Amino acid sequence: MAALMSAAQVKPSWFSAHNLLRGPKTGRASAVRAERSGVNHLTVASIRQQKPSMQAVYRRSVESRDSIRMGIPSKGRMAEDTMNLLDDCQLKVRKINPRQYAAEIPNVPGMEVWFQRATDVVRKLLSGDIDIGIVGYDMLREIGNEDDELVVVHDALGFGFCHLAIAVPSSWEDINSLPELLSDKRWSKDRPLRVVTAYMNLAERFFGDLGFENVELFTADGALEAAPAMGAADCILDLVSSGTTLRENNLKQIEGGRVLDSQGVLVASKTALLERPGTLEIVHELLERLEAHLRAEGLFMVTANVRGETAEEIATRLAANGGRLLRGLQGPTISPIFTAGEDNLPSSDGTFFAVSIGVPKSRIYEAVKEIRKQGGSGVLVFPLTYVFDEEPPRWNALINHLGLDSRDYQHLKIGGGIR
Ligand SMILES: Nc1ncnc2c1ncn2[C@@H]1O[C@H](COP(=O)(O)OP(=O)(O)OP(=O)(O)O)[C@@H](O)[C@H]1O
Ligand SMILES: O=P(O)(O)OC[C@H]1O[C@H](OP(=O)(O)OP(=O)(O)O)[C@H](O)[C@@H]1O
Ligand SMILES: [Mg+2]
Repeated sequence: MAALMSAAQVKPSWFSAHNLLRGPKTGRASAVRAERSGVNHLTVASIRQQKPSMQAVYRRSVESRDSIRMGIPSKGRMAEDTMNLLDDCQLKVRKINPRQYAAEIPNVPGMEVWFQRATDVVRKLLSGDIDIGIVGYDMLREIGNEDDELVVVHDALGFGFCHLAIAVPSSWEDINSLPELLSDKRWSKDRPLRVVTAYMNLAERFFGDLGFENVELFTADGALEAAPAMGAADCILDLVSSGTTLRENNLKQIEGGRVLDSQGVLVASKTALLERPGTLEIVHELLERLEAHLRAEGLFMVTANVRGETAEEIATRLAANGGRLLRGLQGPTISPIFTAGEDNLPSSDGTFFAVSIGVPKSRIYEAVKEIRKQGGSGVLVFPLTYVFDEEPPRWNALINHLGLDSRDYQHLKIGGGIR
């Protein structure tokens, strides 16, 4: 306790301390217990160290409202990308008033959209105030803290890429890996490694899993990168994307110090999925649109006229020379080209065929060159809006996770619900 008190006292007010040596679980539990019993003798540090996920979350009964609610980030870097993604899926959010927190998606009747801070999206999923949410995976893991009420429906929405990593001063030339950091002789019970982070739950798990005890965690709300230079911490655990902020603050990442990879995810409340009529159906539609859009986003549609003897002969030739690249989704679509004959009626002389293939955007020029080599001409390249395939694998995974079978979903209609 003495270590905790002194650490908290010497730090600026935006720090709070959490020493793993004390046994974090005991500390937190006693703080929560004390709060419930109305005992008010806790130190500032121990009150601050309570994490939202540990605070009593009042879960509302699912019967208390009819509408389905989705929470999306109201501000910060996830907000615009979320709106753009929904837009791209023809799920434009209509805000009646820019200052209002509630909105709707006209294409999804029966669902309200609520603008929330990223942390609150997770908290409100846990409390039952919203049913579906879009948030960074980092936030989901930190605030959700592995609560099985939170079900990840789509784990790769393709924006908000970043990772949570340990960063140490660049001047520490001998420390370039996690083992080197942890085995440094400087750290002891009396002088633990001081790590500042906004991700206390994830930090606790990370160091706990490593069995590393000579560590003291501090939390702060922003500008963590300044803490080592100020002497307030030895290293930081924070989000990294381009790495610019670290570089500009003379910090570096170390091998093995990458704690979590993150991007935007679609999450739903398990209770809502199973009990709130219509939720599963809406999630299915969102998932289908997202999957179809995200698949299409990586592809161009290519059509070309290719000379050949038969459709089969062209297919064999393309497969032999273009391999996977010219195979398309399931295989190329090849059809005869009909031109106007002498009698002005369409006829095929069997020499030209139209080939249509979905090609990864990154390899488009390679594909065009190969098609040309195979006698292709008139190569047209189109953007793709959606690729709807069979039931998305993520849907099947969700149904399995919920312990349902596909028939349960077939019978689900808004207003029906799963019983
Ligand atoms: N540098 C970054 N690059 C890419 N994605 C990031 C980056 N920083 C954060 N994110 C992602 O965006 C989410 C929201 O972060 P953002 O900084 O926009 O808001 P916030 O930190 O929650 O709010 P604020 O900092 O304004 O209080 C994070 O949870 C993470 O998933
Ligand atoms: O690797 P980079 O591309 O430089 O990005 C990393 C920075 O981005 C985030 O901060 P943010 O800009 O969200 O500011 P905040 O600390 O106020 O949230 C994060 O906390 C880092 O400081
Ligand atoms: Mg931020």
